[in-house]
Amino acid sequence: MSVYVVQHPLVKHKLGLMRQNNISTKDFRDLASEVARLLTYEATQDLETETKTIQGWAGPVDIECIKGKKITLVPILRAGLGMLDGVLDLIPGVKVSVVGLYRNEETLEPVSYYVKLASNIHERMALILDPMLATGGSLSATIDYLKQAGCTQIRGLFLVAAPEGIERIQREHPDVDIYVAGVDERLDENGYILPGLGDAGDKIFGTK
Ligand SMILES: O=P(O)(O)OC[C@H]1O[C@H](OP(=O)(O)OP(=O)(O)O)[C@H](O)[C@@H]1O
Ligand SMILES: O=c1cc[nH]c(=O)[nH]1
Ligand SMILES: [Mg+2]
Repeated sequence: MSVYVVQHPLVKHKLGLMRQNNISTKDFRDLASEVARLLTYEATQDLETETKTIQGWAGPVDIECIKGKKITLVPILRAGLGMLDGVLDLIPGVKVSVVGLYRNEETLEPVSYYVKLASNIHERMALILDPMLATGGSLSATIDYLKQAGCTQIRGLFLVAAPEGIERIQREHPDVDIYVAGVDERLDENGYILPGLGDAGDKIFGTK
């Protein structure tokens, strides 16, 4: 498993802005989308291309096109929806699968309430979207669903991850790669990432 901590100054700057206490719902949403877009750029840089010849303004020209790689995005509901638009900006034609999970606040175990995966998932690369990788329980459960359905190529895109969650995924799913804007210090006693972003779902949806 590889963990790519994106080092681009724009990513660092935008993630820093997201940490501001009392940030507005609009600003948090906008920044989540923008960072998701930049993570997508990193997470897709090894997609294969093929050469095609088209008619250009001065005659035939060879161009490089993405080589028919099938992708499905997998936002983990709810908070993962806050990254979806940003990712779709760059790869608009892809199928979207959704996995609905929430964390039980006492046990921190994920509770599943909805799963709808794209067809032919065994042919697709899955890009899981979630702003937060905390204990890793939600991500691990999502990867289990994808693998049970036959998916073999899985990557995860996160705004912030805790070392505890990364270690869990390295242990349970060593074949899955992680792209993250920042790896923070640790989890607090309630399973929240420190310094983190707080409750990302509440900030994206404007709930409390
Ligand atoms: O790594 P974990 O310990 O599993 O925690 C991370 C999960 O917690 C948050 O979702 P939450 O349960 O708050 O649901 P929501 O998106 O509906 O707010 C977050 O968006 C992740 O899905
Ligand atoms: O820090 C955290 C941990 C889980 N879920 C969140 O939204 N934030
Ligand atoms: Mg939440």
